Amino acid sequence: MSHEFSENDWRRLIASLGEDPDRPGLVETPHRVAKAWKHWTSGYEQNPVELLKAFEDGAEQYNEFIIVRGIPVYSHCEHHLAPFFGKATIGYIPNGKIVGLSKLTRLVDCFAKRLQVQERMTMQIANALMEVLEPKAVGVIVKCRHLCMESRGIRTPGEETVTSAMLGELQPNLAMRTEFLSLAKD
Ligand SMILES: Nc1nc2c(ncn2[C@@H]2O[C@H](COP(=O)(O)OP(=O)(O)OP(=O)(O)O)[C@@H](O)[C@H]2O)c(=O)[nH]1
Ligand SMILES: [Zn+2]
Repeated sequence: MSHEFSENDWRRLIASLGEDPDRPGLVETPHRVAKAWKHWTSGYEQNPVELLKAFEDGAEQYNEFIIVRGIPVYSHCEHHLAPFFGKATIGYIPNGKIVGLSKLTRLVDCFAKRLQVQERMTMQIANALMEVLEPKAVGVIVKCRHLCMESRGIRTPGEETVTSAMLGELQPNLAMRTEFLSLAKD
């Protein structure tokens, strides 16, 4: 199924705003916007399980947190199609299987490039890691600014929404949670 908006759909949208879609500045806009939305929703075409490509850890068996901080998040909220953006931190304690570090960033992007709510995106990232790596623990923290809240509606510029998912041993183990939160701190 194609979920690509055609150029004509965007042309109609521009006209419905009272604009002239044929004026020079707007003539190429439907084409550009169709291309941009294809990019912003490209996550639907990615399979998180395939992109993670786990491999066996060597004989040394790393047994502590692997944490990547500052992973960029660019998504759109499913309520208003408005951007929300910020950073994610991912940490996991492996159980024999690890992934290339760049794959964590790719995983975030795969779920961010869909219509989302921040809570679901956070859980999807954590669940995918649990499923593929079967690690001892997974922690995900996402901090985002939502333009639907900042530029309209409640209008709260600069407000940050923080969500987290703690799976595996992170759930019952308070000491492990404290360690993760301290390593995750910017
Ligand atoms: N839980 C959650 N809510 C979100 C997210 N992004 C946007 N929202 C909220 O989605 C809600 C939609 O509320 P509605 O009352 O249906 O729509 P609305 O009249 O445009 O709401 P206002 O934004 O309050 O003007 C708003 O409260 C938004 O702040 C998100 O990622 N997670
Ligand atoms: Zn919104």
